[in-house]
Amino acid sequence: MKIRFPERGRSGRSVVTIKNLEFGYEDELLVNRANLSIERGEKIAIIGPNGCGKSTLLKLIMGLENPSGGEVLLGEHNVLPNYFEQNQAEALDLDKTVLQTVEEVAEDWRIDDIKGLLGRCNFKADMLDRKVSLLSGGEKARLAFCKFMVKPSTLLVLDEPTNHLDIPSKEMLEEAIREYGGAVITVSHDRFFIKQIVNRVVEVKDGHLQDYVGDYNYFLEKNLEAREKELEREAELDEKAPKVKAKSKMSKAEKEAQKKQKRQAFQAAKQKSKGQKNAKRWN
Ligand SMILES: Nc1ncnc2c1ncn2[C@@H]1O[C@H](COP(=O)(O)OP(=O)(O)OP(=O)(O)O)[C@@H](O)[C@H]1O
Repeated sequence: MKIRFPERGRSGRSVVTIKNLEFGYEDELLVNRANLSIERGEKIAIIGPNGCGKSTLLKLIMGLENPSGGEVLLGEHNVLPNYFEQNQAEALDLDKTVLQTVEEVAEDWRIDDIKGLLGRCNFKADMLDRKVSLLSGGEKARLAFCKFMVKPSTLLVLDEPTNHLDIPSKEMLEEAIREYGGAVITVSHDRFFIKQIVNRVVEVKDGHLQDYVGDYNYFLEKNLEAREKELEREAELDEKAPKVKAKSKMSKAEKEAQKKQKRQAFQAAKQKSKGQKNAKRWN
């Protein structure tokens, strides 16, 4: 059974327009005269360091925070957002059962398909009539995710959707997003997830929105700092990964030499990219 996000027709081409947007909590300016236009079919990752304002930007798009300057406009024709908040599970009605929770949002779903979706998310038949109040934290998170999956929309706004999901559910989400014809805006720390689904990356940096019209690899190609961090992350993961003796026949010296080679290759790429940048500057 293939799970798809139900689409309610097609939105117009223009989905979200952000114009000279300004917003901050207390003294801290999180968004500083930011501009961005999002069109139907675009799948965008919003990335940036912790606390830079990614979730806040989603709230501004959803009209849950009011800008102190500028504006966020949803397109005029048939833009129907479906928003997955980080604390979605906390908003579930504790008195409903598992099945009722999903059923009440799913407009065009047959009951067997709803049960199929719940089954894919690990809710066995004997859990369908269980009250939400009796579910564990993880179960509530998965149920909130199912509720989100069935709601009709033409725009998905996702805040860390893969948190608490197991691998099969993540794969189901990735596939459903790939098949979705509307626009998708997601905040996620899950690099693998982002790599699978996005065709545009927007980096929140010092309150501005830096736009990369390409997938995550394109973003890494263009952004030296991000590429450097990615290499560091990969190196850290390599270090943490359990060492399999039979495979690791390299001596310590050989490993050091390999690391040095990687560093040199990276420095060479950095120089090349600087050269290209400067060449552009002189043109
Ligand atoms: N309701 C609020 N009142 C005051 N400050 C807030 C509020 N919500 C968020 N903040 C602060 O605003 C900043 C940006 O928060 P936000 O959640 O948008 O960041 P983020 O980029 O999504 O972070 P993370 O990657 O850690 O989830 C943080 O410093 C946060 O503490």
